Order: sequence, then structure tokens, then C-alpha cells
Amino acid sequence: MILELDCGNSYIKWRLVPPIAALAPIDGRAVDIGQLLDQVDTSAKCGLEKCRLVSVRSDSETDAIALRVSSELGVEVLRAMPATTLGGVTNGYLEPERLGLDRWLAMVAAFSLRRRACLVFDLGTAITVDLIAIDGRHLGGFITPGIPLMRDQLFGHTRRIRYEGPAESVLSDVSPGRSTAQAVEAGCLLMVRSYIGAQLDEASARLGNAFDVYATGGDAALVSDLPGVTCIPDLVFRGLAIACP
Ligand SMILES: Nc1ncnc2c1ncn2[C@@H]1O[C@H](COP(=O)(O)OP(=O)(O)O)[C@@H](O)[C@H]1O
Ligand SMILES: CC(C)(COP(=O)(O)O)[C@@H](O)C(=O)NCCC(=O)O
Ligand SMILES: [K+]
Repeated sequence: MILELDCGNSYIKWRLVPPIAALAPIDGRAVDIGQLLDQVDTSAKCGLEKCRLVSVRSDSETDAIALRVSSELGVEVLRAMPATTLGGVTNGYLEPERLGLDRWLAMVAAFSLRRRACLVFDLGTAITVDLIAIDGRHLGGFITPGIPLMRDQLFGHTRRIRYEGPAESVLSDVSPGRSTAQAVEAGCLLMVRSYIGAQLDEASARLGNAFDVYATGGDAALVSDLPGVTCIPDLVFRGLAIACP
């Protein structure tokens, strides 16, 4: 078994990849290392071969996660590191080490699928958009708040926008809200979908007409029905396996 960890700002996504490709991985999400070890401990201890880790958390928190995994699960931890090129993709940042490693790995995995121009959306705490040309050049990207941050800003800066975790029915409904929860959720959802739509419309000017579109991250399903979008929930993990074979 290989333990894979994708440490985002809100959640540490984890999965245990069995040595036989035919078996499905076991996966989960935790808010911190303590919860992560509670979740994977019993199933993981037997037969763990190694751990692959990518993190956009601070260096100190990432070091602490890696240390606890190696000491408590007794495995070597391979960490994805910044790079200027990988898998035919060239990092487009002026300071390549500042590009979020989750973005980088998602791009490397996306380009590896068909080696064509692509547009990559990652909808998590933040929403990121990255453009890769047909020759693998990363043309740069965009960062905006994601749905959880939009919601939090309204909660944090108003007195009367207050509601408990919205009902499932509210989350995908974009009709005009007749409650606070519905008004906020529908408004944020429309913002995200319009923004992704605008990115799709504008990408052909930079990538030409033949490009692939991939969406990943916890909120990717919110845009998976937009034209041409392919949802790949494990895109970052796929890139992690390329970075840390
Ligand atoms: N089972 C789930 N538990 C928590 N959040 C989920 C779940 N499924 C989807 N989400 C969505 O995923 C988002 C977080 O996405 P994620 O990609 O994990 O973020 P990050 O990488 O920034 O930690 C949340 O805003 C939430 O809407
Ligand atoms: C943009 C991000 C905050 C996205 O993080 P996430 O939403 O996946 O938690 C992360 O990729 C990051 O911290 N990047 C560093 C800044 C940059 O990419 O320019
Ligand atoms: K993200």
C-alpha cells in the first residue's frame, strides 16, 4: 500500500493505493494530522510501503505532518517539491517555487493525459485556473476565493447573514433566493459558474480551439456540467505519483 496525502488549506485528502491496480483505493479527508492518523491508522499500519505528500500548508505545518506520518506509521515520506519542468510541463511563474504545488501537480497530470493544450480548474478553498499550451508551457493562471471563502466573508462582515449548514437542495439551486441561505448559496454558485464560463470563453484566445478542460477539487462537481469540462477528482494525486514515483 502507498499512502498519498494532498494537504490543502481546508482538508488533508488521503488515499491508500493498493499494490494491485485492479483494487480500488480507500480514501478520506481530515482537517488535520491528528484526525488523519485516527482515520488511517488501523488499516494502514500493515503493509505500508511509503507515503507521498503534497502540501500548500506552511512549511512548519507540512514538516510536522511529514514527521508524524513517518514516526507513527513508520514509513518514508516522499514530498513533492517545486520544479521548473516535469512531465513535459514548464512552470510559467517568474519565481517557479511560488506556484502552489497542488496547481503544479494538477497541471502535470492533466497534460500527461493527452499532451494537448489544457485548462485546469481546481475548486477548493480557493479557485485556481491554469493554462497550458500544446507544447507544455504553463502560460500562468488565476486565483480567486472559492465557495467556502465567499460564504465566510459574508458571515464575517455582516450582522444578519446567519444560517446553519444549508440543506442539500439549496446547494445546487440557482433560482432567486427566498431565504438567506438560498440567496447566498445561489448567488455564490452563480458567481462561480459565470466565472468558469468566462474562463472557458476566453481560453481559446490563448490556447486555440483544440484544448481539453479538467476540473478537480472538492467543489468541482458544481461546474462539471459546463460544456467540455471533464471532472477528475484525483488529478492532484495523479500528478503526485508522477512527481514522486
Ligand atoms: N465530503 C466532503 N466534506 C467536506 N467538504 C466537501 C466534501 N465534498 C465536497 N466538499 C467541498 O470541498 C470544498 C473543499 O475542497 P478541497 O479541494 O478539499 O479544498 P482544499 O484543497 O483547499 O483543502 C468544500 O468547500 C466543500 O464544499
Ligand atoms: C492558490 C492556493 C491557495 C490554492 O489552495 P487550495 O484552495 O487548494 O487549498 C495554493 O495553490 C497556494 O497557496 N498557492 C501559492 C500561491 C500561488 O500559487 O501563486
Ligand atoms: K484549489
